[in-house]
Amino acid sequence: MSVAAPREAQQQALLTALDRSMAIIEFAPDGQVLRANRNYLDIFGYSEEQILQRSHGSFCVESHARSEDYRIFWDTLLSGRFSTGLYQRVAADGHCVWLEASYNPIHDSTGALLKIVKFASDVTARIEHERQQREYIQRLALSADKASNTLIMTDRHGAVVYANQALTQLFGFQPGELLGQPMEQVFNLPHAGSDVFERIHSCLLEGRSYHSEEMIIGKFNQPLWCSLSASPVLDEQNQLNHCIIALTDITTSRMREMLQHKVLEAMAREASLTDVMLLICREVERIAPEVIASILQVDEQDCLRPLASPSLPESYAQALDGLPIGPCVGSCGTAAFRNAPVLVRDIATDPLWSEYKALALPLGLRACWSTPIPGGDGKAIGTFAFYYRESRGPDDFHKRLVEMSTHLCSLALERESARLRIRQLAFYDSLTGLPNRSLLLAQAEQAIANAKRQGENLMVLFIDLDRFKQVNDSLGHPAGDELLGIIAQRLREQMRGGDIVGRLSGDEFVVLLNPCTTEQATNTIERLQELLSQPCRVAGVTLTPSASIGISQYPENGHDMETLLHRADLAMYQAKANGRSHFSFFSDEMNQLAQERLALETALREALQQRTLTLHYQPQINLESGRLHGIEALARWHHPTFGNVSPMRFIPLAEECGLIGQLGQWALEESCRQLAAWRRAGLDVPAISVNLSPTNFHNLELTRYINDTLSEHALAPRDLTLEITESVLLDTNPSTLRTLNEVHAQGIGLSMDDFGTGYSSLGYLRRLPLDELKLDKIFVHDMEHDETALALTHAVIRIGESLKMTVVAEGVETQAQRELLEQQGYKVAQGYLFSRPLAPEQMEDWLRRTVDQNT
Ligand SMILES: Nc1nc2c(ncn2[C@@H]2O[C@H](COP(=O)(O)O[C@H]3[C@@H](O)[C@H](n4cnc5c(=O)[nH]c(N)nc54)O[C@@H]3COP(=O)(O)O)[C@@H](O)[C@H]2O)c(=O)[nH]1
Repeated sequence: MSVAAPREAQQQALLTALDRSMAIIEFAPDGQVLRANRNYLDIFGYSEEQILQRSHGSFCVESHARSEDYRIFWDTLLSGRFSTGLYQRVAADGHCVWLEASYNPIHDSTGALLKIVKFASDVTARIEHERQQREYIQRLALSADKASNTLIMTDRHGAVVYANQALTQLFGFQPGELLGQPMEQVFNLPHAGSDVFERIHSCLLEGRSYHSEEMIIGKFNQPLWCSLSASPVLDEQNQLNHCIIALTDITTSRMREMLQHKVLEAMAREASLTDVMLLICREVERIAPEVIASILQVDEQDCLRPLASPSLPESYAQALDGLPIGPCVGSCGTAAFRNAPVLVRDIATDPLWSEYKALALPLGLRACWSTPIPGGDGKAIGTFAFYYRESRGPDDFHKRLVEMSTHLCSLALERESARLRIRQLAFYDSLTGLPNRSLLLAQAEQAIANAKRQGENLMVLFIDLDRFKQVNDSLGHPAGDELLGIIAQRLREQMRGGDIVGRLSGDEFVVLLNPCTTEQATNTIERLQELLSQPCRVAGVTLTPSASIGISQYPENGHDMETLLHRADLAMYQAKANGRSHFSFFSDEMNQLAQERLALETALREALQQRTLTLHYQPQINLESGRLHGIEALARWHHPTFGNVSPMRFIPLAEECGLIGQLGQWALEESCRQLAAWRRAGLDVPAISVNLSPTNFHNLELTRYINDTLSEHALAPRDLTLEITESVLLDTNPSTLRTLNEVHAQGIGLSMDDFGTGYSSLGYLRRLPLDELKLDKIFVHDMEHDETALALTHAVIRIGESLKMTVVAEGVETQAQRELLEQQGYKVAQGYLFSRPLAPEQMEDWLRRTVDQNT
């Protein structure tokens, strides 16, 4: 069409174009159809003739055509006003047709209404589609509203068409409030970047789902961590139609992830309490930047002790340190006191803060919400506080954060106190509270390292209480414990700054004098011994304790604590050997002796295991008849390296290293076996004497063991005599007397060896079930030249006679001694005069010779 075309031609062309693209129908003012174009006829399924007979109302839904609305609608048109909109009409076959249409009244030049021309587009398909979508959404809503998951649906442009109840509740919206809103206006995703919605949209347009975890700020600015999953709903043409977004609240798990994992991990790698608490505060402030976190501990005196508040100045924590909790001590002191959370919205005016607001306000702190941290017994062991810069209280998010944080704080504080308890148990002696061996060694090693750097001397004192065992045995173990407590306290009192004191075990204490010269050590030790030997009341009895002290010196005697301790121990033995309340410095000779002793101990152990000890036998002679009274078995040890080791040496050694029980049993077994063998060989041996140590009588099984041994060798109890020494009287073990009585009751002889040398009181002779006394050889040795010795030997035989005991004179070496003894009335004697102790075969020869002589 040329620009210059006449106006009528242009109009005609426009009408033709409209005619082609739109459905057009014309109505007379009374509604009668005047004309309809092809499009209209096609939409409604009428022929031209059919449609010309119809009126406007016949295209309408019948009820509508008869309605007031319809009348008004038509009257509006008749009044010349134009109408446009979405209209529902009925086609020839009765199906519903939706038209987007405009009704245009046409007037003539006089203004009279000529006709009404309607231009329409068939939107039935679209309306139907929209209806279906609505139905779909309604169906979805029916189930989605019941779902606990939060769901929201948008149209293809991102406007909300549906949000379920869970979603509106979670984010604080009213039902329906979100409909039609663009997503980006509904939700604020502060950490996601400004283009997040574009990214979601373009993903959906490509038909893909979008997943992420986002912090979403709800209607009331409350932050929530959500797992966001947006899925596209496509139409038949695979075009984006809707989008369904599922949001899952993962705030708790995310907090756990951010906070709990990190904190537990720190605890697992043994981070200090302060570091753990700092970590909690820092993480909490990272998660909720609007808060300032602070953790205080409540100590055993119910005072506040700052643990962590990384965003507050050090001076703030210092000002709170040591503040007693109470009913009006800010938020934290009050929360700990009440054992309940305390919220102060306005620090400036709240009476709880009246005394402390001057600390907080200059720092811009306006509000403070403090929650008690519960201990295992429910009591507050600390407080966890949020400070705010504005007057406010916690939101739901903060509450969750605090719940998790206080739990973690509890865990950390409990772990710390468990750690301290374990440390106490592991490193401190529970009876005295002194460091135990482990801690003592560790502290001492540190002191040695320092002394090395400084070029200083140290002294290690090994302190052993004298006769402590007797306190335990006579007054009972609680009394012994009490005495140890007193000694520990006295040692503590005596210590200077760098000194270390600890308890090794039993009645053994160690003091490390740090630093210390030999002269200082001597003074200190003398003072210490004086202090330790002060009388004290224990279990209602006044005791005068004393201690033997061995000393070793750093660096002369060793460069590590184990060596120094060992050497101080050796020196202590030396001190003990010198008598009660002595001290002794370690020397190289001592070390030499100790080495030898250790080697000997090992060899003795082996000898007992391999049964390489032997017994020699010495006859006891009846002086009247010259016949054999009995035989004493004496242990002998020949070692390939050490040669012949005297029983005077290896018997005490066996005592010290706990081998005496084994040795005693072996001697019993072997002597019974030998006696039986001699008897089987026709040799008349009336009885055998075996030496036992007091310790052997601690064994409650001893009587049974002896009986079994005797039975095994077909011997009678009277065939055996057990020789004990007077030291048995010093043995306070309750089993000793009991076993002695049992043995005696069996008919086994008991002989008191070395009589006259030891215990001063003879009263015990009545108490002990003795059959025999053995006059010690020292008296026999001296009786020829020493009147006193002679008087004593005389006295001993009288005692024996009066108590109806056999008295055996030991160590008779000369005929003169024998005669003197006989004159005094001694009936039995033993000594080199008759025979030295002999090996079994030699003893056998001796026995045979003697029998021959006597027959
Ligand atoms: N618990 C055990 N103690 C035992 C055992 N075997 C021995 N011993 C005790 O060891 C001490 C030393 O014994 P030993 O060196 O054997 O000395 C004995 C005799 O050899 C010695 N003796 C004997 N006659 C004379 C003598 O005329 N002159 C002299 N100078 N010495 C002599 O005397 C010791 C006798 O011992 P005892 O009668 O027991 O006193 C010693 O105390 C033994 O008891 C054992 O197996 N277990």
